[in-house]
Amino acid sequence: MAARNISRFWEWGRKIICVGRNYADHAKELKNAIPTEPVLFLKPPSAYVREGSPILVPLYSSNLHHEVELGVVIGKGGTAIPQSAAMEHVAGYALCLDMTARDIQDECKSKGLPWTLAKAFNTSCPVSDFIPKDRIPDPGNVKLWLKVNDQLRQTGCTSQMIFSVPYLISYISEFISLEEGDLILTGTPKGVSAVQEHDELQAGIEDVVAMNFKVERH
Ligand SMILES: CC(=O)CC(=O)C(=O)O
Ligand SMILES: [Mg+2]
Repeated sequence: MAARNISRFWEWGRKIICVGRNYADHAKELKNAIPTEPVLFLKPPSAYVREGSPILVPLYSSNLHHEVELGVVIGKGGTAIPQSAAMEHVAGYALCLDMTARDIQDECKSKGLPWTLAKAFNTSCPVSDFIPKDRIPDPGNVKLWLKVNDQLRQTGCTSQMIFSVPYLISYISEFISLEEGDLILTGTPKGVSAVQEHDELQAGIEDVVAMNFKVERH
């Protein structure tokens, strides 16, 4: 059997672990409390979508939001990884969108229900090409941006994150063992907003990667 290539991690069927409210400015814009511990949720591998295929608005949502995020690709699995060793488990990075059906999320929040249908639907995780680890020497200083139809909506730097990449790897792996090919979405900065059918999303990491996606309805 041919060896699997980590640079196509989205084909491996591994888990996507998402961190929410990791930027104080975004927590504030949605009137959420600033967390004292990471807020975690999951997306299935069927959430992945790559450039060339559209982001699909779920039939049940009329308020689909973009969230641009740094993704961390795990290269070596582990459980209860100490912070001091966390970066040894990173193979590289990807630029990611955590597409969110905000109306459904609000409804789930008000009923105390899980966010699954708001966060984990097909095409809810657009990803860029794999970014090898050496292209991002410091994951704590990565500048992210996102435009909708050429209008800048989100900018942020991972230096604003409440919980750093090594802290998140250590924290998550205490409860959920990490495996090679897993992806961690590290949360979004402020500026999230609604997208409509036919919109064009452009997003990037300054000097490293850029990607484009079209929004369509089912
Ligand atoms: C409120 C959220 O949707 C949390 C989230 O995903 C984030 O990135 O923050
Ligand atoms: Mg998010």
